[in-house]
Amino acid sequence: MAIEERGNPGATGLFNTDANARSPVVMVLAPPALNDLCPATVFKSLDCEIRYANSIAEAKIIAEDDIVDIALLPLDVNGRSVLPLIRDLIKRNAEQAIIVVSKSNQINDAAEAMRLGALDCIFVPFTHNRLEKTVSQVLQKIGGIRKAQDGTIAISKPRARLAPAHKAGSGHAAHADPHWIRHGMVLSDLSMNPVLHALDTIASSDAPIYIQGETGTGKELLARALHAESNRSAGPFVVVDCARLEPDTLTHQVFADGRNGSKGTASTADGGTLFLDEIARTDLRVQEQLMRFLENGDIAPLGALDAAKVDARIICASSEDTRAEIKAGRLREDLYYRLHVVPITLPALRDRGEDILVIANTKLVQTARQEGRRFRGFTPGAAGILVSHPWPGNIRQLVNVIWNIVLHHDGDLVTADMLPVDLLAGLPDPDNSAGLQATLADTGLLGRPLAEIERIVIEETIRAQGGSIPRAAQVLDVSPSTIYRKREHWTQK
Ligand SMILES: Nc1ncnc2c1ncn2[C@@H]1O[C@H](COP(=O)(O)OP(=O)(O)OP(=O)(O)O)[C@@H](O)[C@H]1O
Repeated sequence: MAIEERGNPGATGLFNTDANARSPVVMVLAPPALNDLCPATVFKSLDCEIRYANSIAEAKIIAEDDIVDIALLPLDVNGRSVLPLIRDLIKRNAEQAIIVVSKSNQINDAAEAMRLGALDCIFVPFTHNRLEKTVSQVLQKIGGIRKAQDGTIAISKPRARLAPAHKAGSGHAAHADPHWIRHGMVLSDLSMNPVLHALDTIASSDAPIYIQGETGTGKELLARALHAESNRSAGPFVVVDCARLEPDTLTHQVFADGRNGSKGTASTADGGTLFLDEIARTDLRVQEQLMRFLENGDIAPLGALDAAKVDARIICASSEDTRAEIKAGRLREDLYYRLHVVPITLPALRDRGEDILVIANTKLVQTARQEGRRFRGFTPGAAGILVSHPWPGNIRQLVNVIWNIVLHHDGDLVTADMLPVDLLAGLPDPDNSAGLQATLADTGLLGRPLAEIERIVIEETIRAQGGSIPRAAQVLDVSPSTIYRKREHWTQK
């Protein structure tokens, strides 16, 4: 039967504002595979009470008998889908927060769970630290929503929880974005928390923002989202691509030109946002004028007496290594510090963990709908290749790969052989058993004891992932602790 552990009541500060204070109750549906990942210590450190359920039936009983604030649920238990349980729990108590635990090949079910009303999703393998952060964020969300509902505090822009399907009426919920998609940006990985934070807290300020990230990481999309969430959203969003303009043209095009009376692009951003892309590639004269503009909104030509003023918020982006540009004298240090009031760094796609598959799946479904195709997900083989690819062109490259697949193929799932050759180079096709057999025969693995093959495959995968056990574990769809355990066992032999 369910095990119960008690936390330290009242210390979270979210549920303890009155005399009837109680600790939040977390129910974990933890069949053996999840037990190690979700130890009681994690929940105790958040001062939660914990109830473990060993089966779907037990989870139902706990939810009926007790007040459960958060339910942490894997997407299947012994091959049985947990989606009906999620539907039941939300029907019974729409206030209960649900966190689903998904494997990388369960993206479709995870998306369905979010559509039903789950509040968050965490992908295996995950660390205790990550679990703690996810639960703590969900506690904050529900604490904030409850306080706002009680009228004790107002939360400016609570992230919308999707209406549960049974309340959604005509099925609009199916088309609404889950809370981890904002303005078309998928932000489900923890590495994107600073971006969510920026959207929630600083979008409405007029402080300049400096976005740094490799090409294709979504700098312009983020700049547009910050504009859309600002008080200037009704005003213009003006883009100046500094890398594409000749330095001479740039000075005249962006700022007022004393020679022909033109006011320059900056003036068209009046009342809105001016987005200067690849700022580190601008001529030093432009940078000087930009400094002046940032200091007093002045866009007059240098030396002119009449100052024309423009009221625009500045967002800059750069894919360069900013420090190196300053060192090389191509970027004014004072300008950098002036712009660096709010720096945001967008991680490369290869460092965005589960986001790779979430973005891939979201784009696949969208593109397939646009092009009249049926695709709704990836086979585990294809998903494994997507996760381990280094993506030098980041999200832009991923978007193009998906578009290409959708244009050339159709079906329910994208298989590994539909992926472009550069993604497949050097890899056996895991969805094609004949091809795989031929490749295995070449390696000499066929006919060797399974335990030996397992060791070779694990060690080779770790090597291919640059020595990273967590990444190798993700590719192999096991938890890092499994790999650590096996390696320890091998060294003891
Ligand atoms: N978080 C995201 N979720 C989904 N799609 C994204 C996300 N970020 C970017 N994209 C998509 O990736 C592509 C590239 O985005 P964007 O142009 O904003 O990148 P960038 O960093 O400004 O590129 P560059 O440095 O080359 O100008 C676009 O198609 C955009 O819609």
